[in-house]
Amino acid sequence: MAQVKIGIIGGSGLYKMEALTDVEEVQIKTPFGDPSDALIVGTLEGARVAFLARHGRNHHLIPSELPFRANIYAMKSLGVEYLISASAVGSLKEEAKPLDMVVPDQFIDRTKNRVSTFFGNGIVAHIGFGDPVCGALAGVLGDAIASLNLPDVTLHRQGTYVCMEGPAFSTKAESNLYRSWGGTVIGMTNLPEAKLAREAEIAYATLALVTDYDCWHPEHDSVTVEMIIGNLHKNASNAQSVIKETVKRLSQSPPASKAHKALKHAIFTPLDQAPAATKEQLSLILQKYL
Ligand SMILES: CSC[C@H]1O[C@H](OP(=O)(O)O)[C@H](O)[C@@H]1O
Ligand SMILES: Nc1ncnc2[nH]cnc12
Repeated sequence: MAQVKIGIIGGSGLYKMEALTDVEEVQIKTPFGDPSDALIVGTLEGARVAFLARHGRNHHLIPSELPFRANIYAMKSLGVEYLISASAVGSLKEEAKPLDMVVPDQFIDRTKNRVSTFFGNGIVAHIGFGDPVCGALAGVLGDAIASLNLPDVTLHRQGTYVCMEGPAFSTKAESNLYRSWGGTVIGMTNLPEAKLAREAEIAYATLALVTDYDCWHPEHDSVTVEMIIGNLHKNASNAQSVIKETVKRLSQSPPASKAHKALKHAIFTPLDQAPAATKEQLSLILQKYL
């Protein structure tokens, strides 16, 4: 199969990219198990892209069950260099209102049960994660959103995404704590993905689509799935337009990304002395360094 440079992971409400043509469904086996679903490879704005429904096309996986390593590995195996994540989030700030779009530049990790690294089993690497999203890709995404002038949507080009374990939503005390930490939005999925994408040297950025005010807001009811679903439909249609425009811009001028060299100074273990089985398991990710 021809290399696919752009990947899209669709979250809650975004289970399919409507505008894809010449579609192929690809079942990918990885050393880390099966991805959430088949990857859908198709053409969008003249570029081959790979789409994956994060929770499966029928939304059957809770955040703690997501096969994050298999998902990122599967994208890497197709040749993906830029990964756009679309995600539903709750807002932790008055100014980020439902239907708004946030392009986070920071994360806070509140997950407990996630495997967020490809390393271990004899190979140690510590990637830099001070800037957890690719600024170049986030810039293209932000410019694409701005260019569309979507009605009722304010773009926030920066923000901190708090990643909680779930699946229950936060308590008010937690929500207020995250606000006091400077959190902008809250979700349950993006931090492990961002870490693994960085380890796999894939540029990653998040299109965070606000569905609710979580539970802290005195004038809005606490978040419920019913409340989220109404906004998810509007957000999903906006997300389709944003992703299309982002892919167009990315394929016309793919930006340089520091993420593409993230492992250059990160691997501690001399690879010539590392266990063969682990080298084999990570060969796709380590190939430049072996
Ligand atoms: C359906 S509300 C909670 C659910 O939605 C978000 O998922 P995703 O990031 O895949 O859009 C959030 O993280 C929770 O998993
Ligand atoms: N309030 C919220 N908390 C966590 N994840 C969410 N996804 C959408 N809304 C959310």
